[in-house]
Amino acid sequence: MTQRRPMVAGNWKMNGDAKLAKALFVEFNTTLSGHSPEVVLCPPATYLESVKHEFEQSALSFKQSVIKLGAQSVSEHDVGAYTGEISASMLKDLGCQYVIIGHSERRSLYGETSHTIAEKFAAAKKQNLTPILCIGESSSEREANKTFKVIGDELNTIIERNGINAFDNAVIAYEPLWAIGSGNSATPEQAQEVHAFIRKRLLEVSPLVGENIRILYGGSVTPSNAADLFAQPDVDGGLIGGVSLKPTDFLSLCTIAMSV
Ligand SMILES: O=C[C@H](O)COP(=O)(O)O
Repeated sequence: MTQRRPMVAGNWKMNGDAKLAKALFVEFNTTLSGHSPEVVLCPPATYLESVKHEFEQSALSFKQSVIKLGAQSVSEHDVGAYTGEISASMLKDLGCQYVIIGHSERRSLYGETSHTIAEKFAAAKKQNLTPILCIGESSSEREANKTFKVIGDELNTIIERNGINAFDNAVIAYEPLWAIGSGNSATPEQAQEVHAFIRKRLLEVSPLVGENIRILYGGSVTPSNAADLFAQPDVDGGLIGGVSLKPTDFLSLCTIAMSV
């Protein structure tokens, strides 16, 4: 069986500042060892440079292979009159290697549709940015037993637009909407059930992609519940919101990801 390297990605959302970037790297320098998950930091676009600066100043000799920079969103367009938008090539210029796509807050608050998300996925791939594709069901969809239908449809939209090979090296984050920022995480069993479904769906189309793709869990992950979630066979780490703003706790999650 493939050994997938665990990943812990921190999505600051519209929080944090340059001081947080500094505090995180103080913690990384003292805590992270060569035995580490892949860590992706996704600050607001205005702090990408600050994080990059701290990263470059860091004493971590293995930092190049461990800590990566990610953005929270990207334009589906390459260039042009799109006020307020940031293109994939601009993110590349800033040193990003990852970009979160399809976060439920982008879908619900900013009207991003499945079609837009598939186009953003394409734009990221075109610039060799690795998409972290967020998918997940609402509480009403779960109650109506539509979880697998919603997840399946979200995957299909990407596959139809981009082909299965676009998932090569991509990352998927399963984030049930009801668990995000609620303090009410999915149980390890609920997470595993959906992660296994996602992997099976991809395995059916491409065994290689299905076996290798990392599927993160996101939604109220804390140092108290992470071990049980990350220990599930199809959970390859986490996409972390609130706790990514707390350096000590975030680093605990990185340690837990390697110890399960
Ligand atoms: O992108 C991160 C997720 O939305 C999870 O956020 P949370 O850890 O604050 O629940």
